[in-house]
Amino acid sequence: MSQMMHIDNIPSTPGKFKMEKSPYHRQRLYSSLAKLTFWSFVFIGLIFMFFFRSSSSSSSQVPSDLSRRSLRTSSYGGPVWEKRVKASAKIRSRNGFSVLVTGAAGFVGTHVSVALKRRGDGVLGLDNFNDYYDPSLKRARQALLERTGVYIVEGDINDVALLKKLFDIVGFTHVMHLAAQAGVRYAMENPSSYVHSNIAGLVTMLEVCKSVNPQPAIVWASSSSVYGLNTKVPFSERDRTDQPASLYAATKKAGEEIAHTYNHIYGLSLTGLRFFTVYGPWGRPDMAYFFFTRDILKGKSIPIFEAPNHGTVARDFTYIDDIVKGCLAALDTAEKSTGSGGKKSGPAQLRVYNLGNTSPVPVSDLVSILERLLKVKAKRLVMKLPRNGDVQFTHANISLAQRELGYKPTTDLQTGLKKFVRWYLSYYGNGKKSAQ
Ligand SMILES: O=C(O)[C@H]1O[C@H](OP(=O)(O)OP(=O)(O)OC[C@H]2O[C@@H](n3ccc(=O)[nH]c3=O)[C@H](O)[C@@H]2O)[C@H](O)[C@@H](O)[C@@H]1O
Repeated sequence: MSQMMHIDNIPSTPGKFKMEKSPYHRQRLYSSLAKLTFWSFVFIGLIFMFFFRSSSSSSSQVPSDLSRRSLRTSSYGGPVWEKRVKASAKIRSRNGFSVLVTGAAGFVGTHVSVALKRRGDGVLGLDNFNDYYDPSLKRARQALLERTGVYIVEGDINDVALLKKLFDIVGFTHVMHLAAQAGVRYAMENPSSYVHSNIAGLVTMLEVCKSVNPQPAIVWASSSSVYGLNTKVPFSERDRTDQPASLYAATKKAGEEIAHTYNHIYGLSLTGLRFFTVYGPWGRPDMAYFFFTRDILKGKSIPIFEAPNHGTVARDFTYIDDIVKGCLAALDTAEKSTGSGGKKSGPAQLRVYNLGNTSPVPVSDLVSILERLLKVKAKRLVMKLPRNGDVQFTHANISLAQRELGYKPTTDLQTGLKKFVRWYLSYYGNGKKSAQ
């Protein structure tokens, strides 16, 4: 072999290599051919296995590297299941919508689903019930939705076959896409979960939406975090959003660019909503107001971040009911998508709105309000804002949403937290059962 590889034996023109025909060489040739055939089979076999595995996993399974955030594979189908899907998505009011709400067992998803259902729209939920935070809270929200007549299909937004099946059964007029990997700080612990849900999942959803007929209009959750290191306040939709401070923010910003592409090529009507630190009853236990409440009640110390030189860290906390009104207004004003069969027939609507409260509150004030409402003094542990994605402040300019959606937040932090605390105490009991 080494002889054959000698520089003199390399043909000048490929394919014109003349072999010697001695018996010795013939024998070597046969054994080489046998080896080549054997290894070719092994190689082809490996390729086949790879494709088989990746094609079966792309439709219904999820990557195994999503540590700490276990996902179930979905099981669906059958006439009983289809009947439930249809019943849930059935429109009950004149000119009502049929809306697929992804992330329906999530905080915003639950509230939006209830509001849509109550006004007579058909609503079908989709959620993968991952364990990023206590799944029993998601199950409790699911039970609440069931009582309202909303069925949640258990599955992942990356499951193309499931999404197609849902669109086969129901001609959704709208998709409220809220399924995402949320949380700013967790992005350093589990970056791939953000790529999986906020990038791959969004693309999968848009791929399916662009190919169904008629295409739905899509409203989806972006984030105030896209403003990143922007220092111009209040944040306006026209401000730069190219300096994200966390991978989470980067995936949401990427989502906005992806939305532009699908709008441009396929005529999908797309509206991104930049939510500003949404809080309220049935909220997310990974958010500060929620775990501060839990830890104040437990007598545990709470870390309060401050910026360099004792600078204030503040958020434009926005109450859930105001956000729900913004979401419904976005759906109501969404124009139809213009494409069919994967081609657009004209320009389609592409929008981005800030949904904030317009009044940033320092985190230390948030804690003072909680202390008053809980009647417990917090053990404050003031510490430097860690460099793990948090920005120092957020502040929304909402004039665009006000003008075009009629969006007008009406709940201040004090009032909203009062409602949250009332819910928290009734849900977890006063310290007896507590959030994880
Ligand atoms: O508005 C948004 O776009 C984002 O709002 C929240 O992100 P964040 O504002 O960071 O909300 P929290 O994690 O609840 O933090 C609220 C405030 O408390 C501060 N904080 C947080 C944690 C902590 O231990 N101590 C502390 O002082 C944070 O720096 C921040 O100023 C959500 O978690 C994101 O999913 C959402 O996209």
